[in-house]
Amino acid sequence: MGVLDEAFIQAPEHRPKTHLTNSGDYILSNEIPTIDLSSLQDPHCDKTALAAEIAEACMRWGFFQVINHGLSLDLMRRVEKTVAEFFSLTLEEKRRVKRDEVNPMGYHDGEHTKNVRDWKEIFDFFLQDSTTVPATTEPEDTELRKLTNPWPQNPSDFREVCQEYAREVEKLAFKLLELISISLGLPGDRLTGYFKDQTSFLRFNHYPPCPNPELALGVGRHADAGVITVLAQDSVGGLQVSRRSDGQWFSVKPNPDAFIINIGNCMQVWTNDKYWSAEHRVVVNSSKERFSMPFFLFPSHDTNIEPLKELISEDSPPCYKKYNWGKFFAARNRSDYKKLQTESIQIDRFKAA
Ligand SMILES: O=C(O)CCC(=O)C(=O)O
Ligand SMILES: [Fe+2]
Repeated sequence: MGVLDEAFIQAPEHRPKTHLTNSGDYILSNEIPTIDLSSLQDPHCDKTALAAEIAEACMRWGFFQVINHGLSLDLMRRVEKTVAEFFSLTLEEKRRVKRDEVNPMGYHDGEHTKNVRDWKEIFDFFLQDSTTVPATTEPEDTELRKLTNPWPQNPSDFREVCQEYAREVEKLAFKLLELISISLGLPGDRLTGYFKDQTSFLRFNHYPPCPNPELALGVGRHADAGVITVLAQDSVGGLQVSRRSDGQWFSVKPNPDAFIINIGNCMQVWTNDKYWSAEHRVVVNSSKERFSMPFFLFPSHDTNIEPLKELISEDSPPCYKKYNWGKFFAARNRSDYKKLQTESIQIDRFKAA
């Protein structure tokens, strides 16, 4: 990724106005709420106060950071180390575990968001090895496929450390799911049944320094498709979130010991637009590489996503039509893989008339 190829160049209206400078300065925002989860360590804690904070953050931003989340910081540093080692391998070696049109997991350096190439390379793996997904995007085709993760030989501890980390992030994701359910006035376990055969996956993002950070993005603007995302990042910064009230971009202050939680499209649909799945993007810079690790909590392939019955009424009719998660997932994977004719695949297409 030396010289900036045309494929990376964003349309003028999508170029970052406040990209990082060489000295690493950027506009910080403390507006995205930080929620302290330390009270969860007491098994008898009253979750309603935390749930109220979460409700406020999910309505206003669709984004918040959590601290004192219970994950070992030692484990986080170990996974960061092995991931950095993996990305420092030669391209030839990384491509031995490359993603293809059948299996979307593994290494990939050609991802597109809204048909513009992202300035990054990634490694993805499913939480469940193997994971069942539809074989094709055809709505009538019921054939399924079981996918397994391609693991690199090097670094030698990569698989073990990544899987240990994945199990811990998954636990945190389900604690947050419970708090979100409570925050909606629902039983804590209301949503867990949708994850029996979950299609969740973990992603490692590596954003190398970019010669023209004013023209490209590490990840173009998008909303995450799943239920929630649990993201760890290093101290470099670059994540920006679009504010629900006016669409303005805000930079998230990086904290390598915190997780950033954001609402995905499924949760926005389940809550009938009460909770917001915010667009976000990643700006790059010319001097520092950056790493981040999102965990995408995704339901089972056979889940039909529609507004939850408890949250609709005569005054609040459903804003979305039902759609099948597995088919949506398959279609999204194709659009990430290469340029398509259509701009992007978003939940807007399921908006009720
Ligand atoms: O790197 C980041 O901070 C965010 C990445 C992201 O939005 C994604 O991978 O969906
Ligand atoms: Fe994202």
